[in-house]
Amino acid sequence: MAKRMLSRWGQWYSRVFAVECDHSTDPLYFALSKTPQERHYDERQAFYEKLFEGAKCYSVHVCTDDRFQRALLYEALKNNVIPRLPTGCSVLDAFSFHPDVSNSLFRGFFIKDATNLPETAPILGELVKNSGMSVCTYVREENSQRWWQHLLSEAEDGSAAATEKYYVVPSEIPHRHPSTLNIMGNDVFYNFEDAYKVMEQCKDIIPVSEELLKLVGPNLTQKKEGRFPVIVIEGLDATGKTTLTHSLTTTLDATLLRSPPTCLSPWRPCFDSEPALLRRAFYALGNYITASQIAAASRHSPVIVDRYWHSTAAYAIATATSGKVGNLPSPGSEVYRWPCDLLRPDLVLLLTVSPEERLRRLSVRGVEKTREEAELEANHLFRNKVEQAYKRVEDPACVVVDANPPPDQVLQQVLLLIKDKCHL
Ligand SMILES: Nc1ncnc2c1ncn2[C@@H]1O[C@H](COP(=O)(O)OP(=O)(O)OP(=O)(O)O)[C@@H](O)[C@H]1O
Ligand SMILES: Nc1ccn([C@H]2C[C@H](O)[C@@H](COP(=O)(O)O)O2)c(=O)n1
Repeated sequence: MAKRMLSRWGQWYSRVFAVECDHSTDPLYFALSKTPQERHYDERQAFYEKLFEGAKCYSVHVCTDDRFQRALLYEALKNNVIPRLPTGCSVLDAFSFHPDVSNSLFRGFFIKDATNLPETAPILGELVKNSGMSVCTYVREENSQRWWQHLLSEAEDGSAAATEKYYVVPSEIPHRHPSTLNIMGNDVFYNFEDAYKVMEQCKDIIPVSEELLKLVGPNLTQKKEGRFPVIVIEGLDATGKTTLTHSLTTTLDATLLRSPPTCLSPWRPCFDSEPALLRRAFYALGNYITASQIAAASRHSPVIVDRYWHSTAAYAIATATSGKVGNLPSPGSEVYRWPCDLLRPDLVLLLTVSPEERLRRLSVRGVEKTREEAELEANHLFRNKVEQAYKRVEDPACVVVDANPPPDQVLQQVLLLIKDKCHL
């Protein structure tokens, strides 16, 4: 059995685990050891108390190297299994990973059952039948202050049994927050082909992906052809993008485009309710369609674009990163790079407004919101993360514009910037 585990998930015991207790502090990190550790006794006891005391504890992680299966299994775990747990259970986000190693993250949950209800173990025990999930229980060693992680497997009679056990030992905070380890290729795609591959895998579960694939074709990449400048307007919702892009289009006698392009509008609600991998692939492909429209339009007039790559990257990176703004990948990280085959604009302007002004504008407007926009309104932390991520995207980086003043003043400010940077 031990052999099977090793081939399934790499060396399980060399992984580090993190449990996110609340979103303003660092997670609790622990490693596994085959031998008891006698050092740092006091530190260990304090750690065990925080993590295990007063509850029967379990963890479940989605452990498969196939990103598509991983996305579907995680969504199924979150939406179909976790809600069935008894109400006495508290469920925390959990990660299993190799410290600072890209693409080593398995996401999951840490479950604390304060009342040790009989329903919890069978609901979680069922999951051992799924080869893409790992289920663990946490048990205090008899007559000692140490704790074990028991890794469960399916026994011959179909029940869940502990086949491997390791001592739990506190571990150091890694350099990179574990939630950011899989961003490249799972939340953000850096070339057309990668996003296209995900859409191809979706065909069986989302029939409209087939139509989308026909629309984009297998090699939709485009270089800028025209001599006219391409100016992208970015920003959180209600920062004034629509207002500004319309007035700029009129003033500069430009062509107005948007990402995702209007031809994708009918499919957007469908992808907005899918797991992040599929949703992000949809928006990534949308940028390539917009790029081909930009390439054609920039031969005849200046082009103004309402959202483009910066939005796709910033929302994806901010959503993937859990906890504090400080958990975002550091400035200069490869996650902020521009895709190698996506048409680059001449200028990207990021509209920023104060939280109070943005909320005032949202309440005046009162239109339907996507899931993420609703989250933005409720969640200042998330909004800050999106804005920080916008500012870190490189080559081209965005120029920040104070969009608090009235529309005509914002327009004048932006026209000066365009004159300066694009010689228009
Ligand atoms: N500079 C401004 N001063 C005051 N109100 C503004 C300004 N710009 C836009 N508004 C108003 O704020 C609201 C949101 O503006 P707008 O629709 O242009 O934002 P947006 O960034 O395109 O939003 P979304 O991305 O959600 O579509 C509208 O009611 C608009 O009239
Ligand atoms: N190029 C784009 C445009 C939009 N998105 C995502 C990010 C948000 O979830 C949402 C906001 O768009 P809006 O409703 O303001 O049109 O769409 C993206 O990922 N990439």
